[in-house]
Amino acid sequence: MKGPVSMDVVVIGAGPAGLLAALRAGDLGARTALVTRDEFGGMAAHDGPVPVRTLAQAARLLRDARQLGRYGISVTEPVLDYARLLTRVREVAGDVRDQAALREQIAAAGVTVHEHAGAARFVDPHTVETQGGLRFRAEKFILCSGGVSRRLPIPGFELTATHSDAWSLTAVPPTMVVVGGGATGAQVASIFTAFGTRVQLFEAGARILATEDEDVSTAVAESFRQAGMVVREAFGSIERFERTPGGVRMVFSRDGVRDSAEAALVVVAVGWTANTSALNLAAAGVETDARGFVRVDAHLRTSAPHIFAAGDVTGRMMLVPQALQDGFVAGSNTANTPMFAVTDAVSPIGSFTDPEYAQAGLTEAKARQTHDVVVAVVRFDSTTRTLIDGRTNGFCKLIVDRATRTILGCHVVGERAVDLVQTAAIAIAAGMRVDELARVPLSFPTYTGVLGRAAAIAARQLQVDVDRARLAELL
Ligand SMILES: Cc1cc2nc3c(=O)[nH]c(=O)nc-3n(C[C@H](O)[C@H](O)[C@H](O)COP(=O)(O)OP(=O)(O)OC[C@H]3O[C@@H](n4cnc5c(N)ncnc54)[C@H](O)[C@@H]3O)c2cc1C
Ligand SMILES: NC(=O)c1ccc[n+]([C@@H]2O[C@H](COP(=O)([O-])OP(=O)(O)OC[C@H]3O[C@@H](n4cnc5c(N)ncnc54)[C@H](O)[C@@H]3O)[C@@H](O)[C@H]2O)c1
Repeated sequence: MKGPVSMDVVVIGAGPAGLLAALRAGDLGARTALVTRDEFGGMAAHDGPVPVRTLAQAARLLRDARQLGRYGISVTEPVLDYARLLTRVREVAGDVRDQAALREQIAAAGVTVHEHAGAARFVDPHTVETQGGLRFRAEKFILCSGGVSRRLPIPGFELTATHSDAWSLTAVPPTMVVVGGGATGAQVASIFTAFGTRVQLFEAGARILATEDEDVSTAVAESFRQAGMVVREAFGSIERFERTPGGVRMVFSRDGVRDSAEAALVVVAVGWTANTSALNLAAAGVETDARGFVRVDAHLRTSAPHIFAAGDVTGRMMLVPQALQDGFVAGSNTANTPMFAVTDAVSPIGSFTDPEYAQAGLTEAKARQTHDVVVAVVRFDSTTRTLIDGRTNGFCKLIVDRATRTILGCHVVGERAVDLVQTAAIAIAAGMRVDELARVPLSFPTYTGVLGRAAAIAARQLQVDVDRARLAELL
């Protein structure tokens, strides 16, 4: 091990949070080192959204190819070559990495980047060393080590897989049990159903996608079932996993009744927990909360005043835009300037399942707890663009405060849901009234136009005279 390199700021982890944190600290003039176990980009680039969404794109292409006959185009039945798809996944991850403008900016800010450094761990509150033999002494640190898939203390758990194992499969498994109906589980289940796997999705709670609007959970579960997936909500609790000749059996029980499900592969996606096991946080005096995430205040300062944390490791909203924002805030706050606080800005969330789903703002149930609301719903089987594209499964729901006419929430299931919701998020962030949104002449025929139509319906319910509202409703 070499003697310690002296820095002002050391950032641990080069995912979105770490990249922004290092960039910001470097921009503010701190001698900054960015140290990461693996590659630049972190889980987001190599194991999360980028590769998973590439698989989702393949699933979408398969679906689109199967629809060609409806439009008079003859082709033979599409056949998936999974190995070639994985080559494409690696190609995309490489392209994203090569195009990453942040790498140049970080270099220009004078940050030294140590990739493949091995896991970093604290030796004392101001010193870290990495498995690769690097040693740093610094005034300040920013922890950006992300998260890991939560494990279940259940016999036979070692027989199960996580979404990451998709990258080492050589072929699409014939059958799959997915445990956990959150964002990750739903995405894995949806993608492999499209690839031809017979999938059973097991959710312990009353409904899949529990943080979405209830109508969204219902619609997505129904579409999954129509696609041939078995969706079991409130299925009970798992007793054990055991090996079978063809794969793995999951034994579970509900109300004292034992049952089991078998598959070639069992994928567990029951949540995300902080990746701190290698860091030796005790040596630095950094505390974690009851869920194991690094405890931070509004300035992203940990219990050790010279150490900050950003991104998934803090267990707040675990998404790329939030990780980037956290990184900016933590990087800024390492400088001795007035401290930035993290804010709860409106955060559009969505996923590339089939059908897609997305949300911005409050769910209907949450909005009703504190507001008198008007709700407008436009079904995708009643709008022009969705009819043209043959994408009639889904809806757009807009929730509006009756007194102020401001938009409280937007929930969408169906084609381009994730993109559609971005416009709603902008309207919510801008504090727009629903009649103002209804007056914007959105292009025709478009998916975002469906939002305009929902706004028009809500405006009419509020008895606001909006000419354009009437026009939009005609389409
Ligand atoms: C399957 C899946 C799909 C997702 N899809 C989306 C999506 O569509 N949109 C979205 O916004 N978000 C999505 N997310 C969430 C998103 O990926 C995370 O919120 C984001 O990556 C968090 O960024 P981060 O910088 O905090 O951590 P990460 O991206 O996890 O990066 C952490 C880095 O720290 C390194 N590290 C860990 N420990 C150490 C150590 N001891 N020493 C040195 N380095 C260390 C790791 O190797 C890694 O490089 C998805 C997540 C998953 C699992
Ligand atoms: N936007 C996206 O496309 C996307 C995709 C994947 C992940 N993510 C992010 O990553 C984070 C983690 O996602 P996730 O899906 O891993 O976790 P999650 O916490 O969102 O969902 C876990 C699900 O597993 C269920 N569960 C818990 N214990 C169970 C058990 N013993 N048996 C069966 N079900 C059980 C929970 O009720 C929940 O529905 C999310 O908060 C999200 O922000 C985002």
